[in-house]
Amino acid sequence: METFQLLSNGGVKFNKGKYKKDVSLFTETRRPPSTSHGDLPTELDFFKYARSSSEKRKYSSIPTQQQNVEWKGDEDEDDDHVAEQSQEANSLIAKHRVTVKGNDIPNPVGSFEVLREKYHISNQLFQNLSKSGYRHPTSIQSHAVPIMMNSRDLAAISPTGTGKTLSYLLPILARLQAPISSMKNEAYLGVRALVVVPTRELAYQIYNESLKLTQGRNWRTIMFTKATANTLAVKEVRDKVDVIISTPLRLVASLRAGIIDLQNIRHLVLDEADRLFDKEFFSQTQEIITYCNHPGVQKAVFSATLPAGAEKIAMEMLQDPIRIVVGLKDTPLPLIHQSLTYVADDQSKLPSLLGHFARPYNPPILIFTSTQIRASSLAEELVMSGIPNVDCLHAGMTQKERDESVGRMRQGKSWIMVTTEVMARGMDFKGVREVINYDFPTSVQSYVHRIGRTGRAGREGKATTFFTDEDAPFLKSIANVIMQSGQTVPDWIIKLPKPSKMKRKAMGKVKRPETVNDARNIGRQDAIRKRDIIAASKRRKINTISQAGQQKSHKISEVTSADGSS
Ligand SMILES: Nc1ncnc2c1ncn2[C@@H]1O[C@H](COP(=O)(O)OP(=O)(O)OP(=O)(O)O)[C@@H](O)[C@H]1O
Repeated sequence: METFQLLSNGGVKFNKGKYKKDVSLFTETRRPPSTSHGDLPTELDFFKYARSSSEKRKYSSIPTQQQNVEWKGDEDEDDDHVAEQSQEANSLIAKHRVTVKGNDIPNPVGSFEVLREKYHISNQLFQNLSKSGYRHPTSIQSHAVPIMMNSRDLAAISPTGTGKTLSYLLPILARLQAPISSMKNEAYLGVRALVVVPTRELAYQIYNESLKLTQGRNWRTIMFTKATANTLAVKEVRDKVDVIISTPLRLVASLRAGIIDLQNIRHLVLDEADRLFDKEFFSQTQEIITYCNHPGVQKAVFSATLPAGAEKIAMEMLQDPIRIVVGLKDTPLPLIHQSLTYVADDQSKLPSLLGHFARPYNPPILIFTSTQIRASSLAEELVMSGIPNVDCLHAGMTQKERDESVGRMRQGKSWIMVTTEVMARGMDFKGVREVINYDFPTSVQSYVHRIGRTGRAGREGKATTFFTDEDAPFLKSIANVIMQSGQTVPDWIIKLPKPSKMKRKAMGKVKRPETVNDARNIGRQDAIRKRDIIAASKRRKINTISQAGQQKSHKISEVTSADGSS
């Protein structure tokens, strides 16, 4: 039986009757005969342009709906080529659900070839795109790359797994033109581009992506770590670096220590921007922005989610920005089949999960828990239950352990990865088939990012969220997200009252047992109690013996003193 059905007992079911019209868009009869990807409405298929041009033509017969477009193109350009270009631009926008706002918005492009011609992208970079398997831009790339090539500040919101990384790496490298090592001009000395992300794992992933794009030339991209920070303390070394990818904490420490400067940064990207603007990182992010004080610095923020508060902060830091939203804001891709599973209480989760693994399942699977201890404890339980290839990753592990864990996942050695919020954002393990929220997510954004680890690069995925009685007050918020992405939830969930702002803030902060299997704790507690009882009884015995000894010697001394001897 399908895992989806198993886990959605009492949870979400896709009502095919009610959504007959939408379902018809996904059925074989509507699909062009030889297309393997024809199962999405065009405006929701953000990878459409990342496929071959022949397939592209086949798609054009599929009707589009829900166009939500604000288009302010380069209206004053008038040559034939541009007219054609604008037509293509308009059709690109119309085919995808894209909202673009701002002044003088550059036209989007439908192919990397057009990008190369229009913006003189180097042959090397172009070849590296193709070597990496990138033949056609995704929706966000079609729109964001021209905007960034035109030196404009940008706020880009596009669903998880739709290629945001390339949307900024490509224009950054194209605009830097050549590695600093091959430039004569002193004015260019010093790091010229900076990408800031919330986790080290993500920084490393982006670093690897940039290595793919910079192959064949002497570009120096640095992943900022303790070791590289020390090397960069030497000015001559620092002057030869083109791009830095870093987490905020490490960078701020070096900035404060005066061992790095960002005065020459021309391109600053905040990826997972809403996370960088939240409490934990906000002051460090602001400090970094302040240090990037080159008058011509271009700033861009990217994320799959940008709640109103974070968006306000972003818009204030950007100059005359353009804002793009691909799809619906804060909404997962319809490629991810979502379900909610009622599990009553925390103790019922483990049996439910083990029941899931007792039937055929599709690895790799990512399981999210709320704390590091619970992640370790769940991984331990799964191993002890005989589930093969279980792995664990959380921020409490050493960096070496974390790196090895990510490595095993990339090599396909891990089938089930138990983790925490640290893996929720940006991590791109292409083949993840399923995400299980063992512990309820802490916010709508956390939900969107967690489940976005599956259904990437145009693939389908499955996401299951366990909820207990204690999570019920927050269910409505997640149900809304599920409905927004075109799937259904049971009526009783829809009828739940909308949680207040205060309540939403408390989401996911439910007090949970420290470990996932209380039974084991009870065992442990009993053992500890038994050990304490035995120890106490031993102490009592020893005390009694020593007291008896003392009394005996007291009597003897009384006797001896009565005798007058010592
Ligand atoms: N033009 C393209 N053609 C084919 N594949 C692409 C293209 N652009 C990106 N990809 C692939 O899509 C996957 C997702 O890309 P990426 O990690 O940049 O997504 P994202 O939008 O940043 O996701 P998230 O919001 O989770 O960070 C990657 O495996 C990447 O290699």
